[in-house]
Amino acid sequence: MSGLMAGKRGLIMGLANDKSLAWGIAKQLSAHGAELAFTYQGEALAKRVKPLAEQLGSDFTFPCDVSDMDALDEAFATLKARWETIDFVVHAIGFSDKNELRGKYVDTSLDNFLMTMNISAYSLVAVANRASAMMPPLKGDGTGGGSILTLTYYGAEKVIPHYNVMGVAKAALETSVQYLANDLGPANIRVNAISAGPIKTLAASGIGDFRYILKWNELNSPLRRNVTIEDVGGAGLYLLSDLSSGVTGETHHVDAGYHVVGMKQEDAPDIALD
Ligand SMILES: NC(=O)c1ccc[n+]([C@@H]2O[C@H](COP(=O)([O-])OP(=O)(O)OC[C@H]3O[C@@H](n4cnc5c(N)ncnc54)[C@H](O)[C@@H]3O)[C@@H](O)[C@H]2O)c1
Repeated sequence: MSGLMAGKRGLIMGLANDKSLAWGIAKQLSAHGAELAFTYQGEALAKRVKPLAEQLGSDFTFPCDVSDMDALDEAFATLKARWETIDFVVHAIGFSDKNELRGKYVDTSLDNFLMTMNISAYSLVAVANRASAMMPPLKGDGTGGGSILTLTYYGAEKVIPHYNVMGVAKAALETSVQYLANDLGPANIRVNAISAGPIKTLAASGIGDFRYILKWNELNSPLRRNVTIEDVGGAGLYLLSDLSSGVTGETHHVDAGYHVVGMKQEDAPDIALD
């Protein structure tokens, strides 16, 4: 493997298990020489996250619930106590009440709308605010700055059955990427999103008829397959490394090309909900 990320340190937020998109990205970063810290949402996840971090040579794990601003401050204080600076952050976090990830968007409750927007969209702003303060200042020779990456989904752009309020939150997240990129650009801090195709993870299992979405994408995407966390990891490595030094404010699709297709493929069979 290359030393593309050698000498770079960063924080991975949103690792739940070895199916997580964050795991696909973390593996690639580590293989290319990055040093990683990990947050986990609560103590229940610590027992899954710590052994995974160890596999990548990291003993630097600590809790962070992004809906709690004090917890976020504490997490970044923990990070800063050990590392003076960081070069990148991965924000792979989203949440909504699964009772509202089925049925109709028109039935969304105010409480769940606000919670979903808070955890799935605002948290990127809160993370970018604290992470950017820890990134090295831009120097005359062009060094300094950093890279921030979040994860989004096509349901922000087009209606996907059952994605509902999560689609609205992802639209806010993608627009936040643009505003954050503009605010932080003068400090050479880049902010980008990967719009990943559907992948079976813990979070995805909350979405109604997710198996149908998976099957539809497999049959109708240009590559005629679903993407893997390794596909997402490769794109994450690019966006977090200097290979993408001129790229910011971008939502980059890693979806086997699904977003360019306008209708069912001729060779795709009719499929039924099961
Ligand atoms: N799986 C897919 O099909 C898919 C597709 C496109 C985008 N995404 C996005 O990828 C990101 C990662 O999800 P995933 O699919 O890997 O599932 P996952 O369940 O492995 O990860 C979701 C993570 O969000 C964390 N989280 C939720 N609420 C939190 C809170 N209040 N504080 C801190 N952390 C919190 C969970 O602990 C978990 O680690 C999400 O933003 C998701 O919307 C997923």
